[in-house]
Amino acid sequence: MITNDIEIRNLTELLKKRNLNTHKGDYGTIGIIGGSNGMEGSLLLAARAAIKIGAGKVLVGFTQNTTPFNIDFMQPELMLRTAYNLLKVDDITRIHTWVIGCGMGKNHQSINILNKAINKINNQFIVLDADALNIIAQNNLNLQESTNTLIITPHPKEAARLLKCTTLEIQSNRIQAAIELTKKYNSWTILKGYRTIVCSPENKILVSKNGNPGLASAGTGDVLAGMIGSLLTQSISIEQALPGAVWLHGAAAEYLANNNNGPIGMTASELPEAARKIRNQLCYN
Ligand SMILES: NC(=O)C1=CN([C@@H]2O[C@H](COP(=O)(O)OP(=O)(O)OC[C@H]3O[C@@H](n4cnc5c(N)ncnc54)[C@H](O)[C@@H]3O)[C@@H](O)[C@H]2O)[C@@H](O)CC1
Ligand SMILES: Nc1ncnc2c1ncn2[C@@H]1O[C@H](COP(=O)(O)OP(=O)(O)O)[C@@H](O)[C@H]1O
Repeated sequence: MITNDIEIRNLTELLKKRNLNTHKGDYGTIGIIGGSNGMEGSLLLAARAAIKIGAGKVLVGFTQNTTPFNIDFMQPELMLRTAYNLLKVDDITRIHTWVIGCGMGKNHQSINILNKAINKINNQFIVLDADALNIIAQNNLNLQESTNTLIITPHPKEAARLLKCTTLEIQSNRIQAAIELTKKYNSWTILKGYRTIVCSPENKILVSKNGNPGLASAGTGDVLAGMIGSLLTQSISIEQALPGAVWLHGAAAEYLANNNNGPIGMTASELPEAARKIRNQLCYN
């Protein structure tokens, strides 16, 4: 099996300057679903990352009956709805890319929302993360028939749930695990953890060489999910958007550590601004 490292010099689509005559519609609309009761933060982390990495518009859908708050005062650009609202016709047709699962919960309502999303969204990108993956594993949901381009982003324990094996078995052959997940779910796979793997449907394998243990803290995966969706919705090709998000995420962690904000005590909330700095430096310096 040939594997290659993720290297920024190969990700030229991320490094382009913006046209001067442009508008927010050129940078896509993303819908992010999750944030059940008590895990609202998870959804906000993904959504804030998506806007800071350059998405045109970000709609946020809580898996709750009503929105727990109507505005994110730290990021008032975000448009907060319930997941049910986002999946109604008015919103669903204007969203190009979806991220589903961050803090979504696994109760009856969350399962119902995931089923609705999978069945109603057509011919779009859907990033499935965290509890969306746990629901899929628990309920043996079959994604083979989906008209969407699916991207699954398990950490090793979620991968083990999906493949019905142990975390140790996943970790003992990560590349094989990524290939099996890709086949089982007819998806792209990002198998997270030290040396994250990106596996394409043709089993082309890319391995991350950056990042640091500062990323081993709550919510950093939510930030990655938001970044992946954000690059996809900006019309960066999937071949570049997935390794691009993984690279930027790792580079942001390195930037924070180099500036004495980690690795110890680094927080997920700090990553999007660091990633934004890095992308702009690469594009404009
Ligand atoms: N602020 C929030 O509201 C947060 C909510 N979160 C949500 O909480 C829910 C539960 O997710 P969790 O991931 O915490 O719980 P899980 O039980 O799915 O996974 C956590 C466990 O997975 C194993 N694991 C993870 N990465 C590993 C690695 N690289 N190598 C070996 N073992 C590894 C470890 O045993 C770890 O304790 C998800 O919906 C998630 O989105 C989390 O994202 C954290 C932040
Ligand atoms: N030691 C490490 N080195 C590099 N990356 C790491 C390390 N530990 C964690 N990460 C990265 O941090 C993120 C953690 O995601 P995840 O486990 O889903 O966290 P959460 O569910 O809390 O958001 C992943 O992108 C993973 O690859």
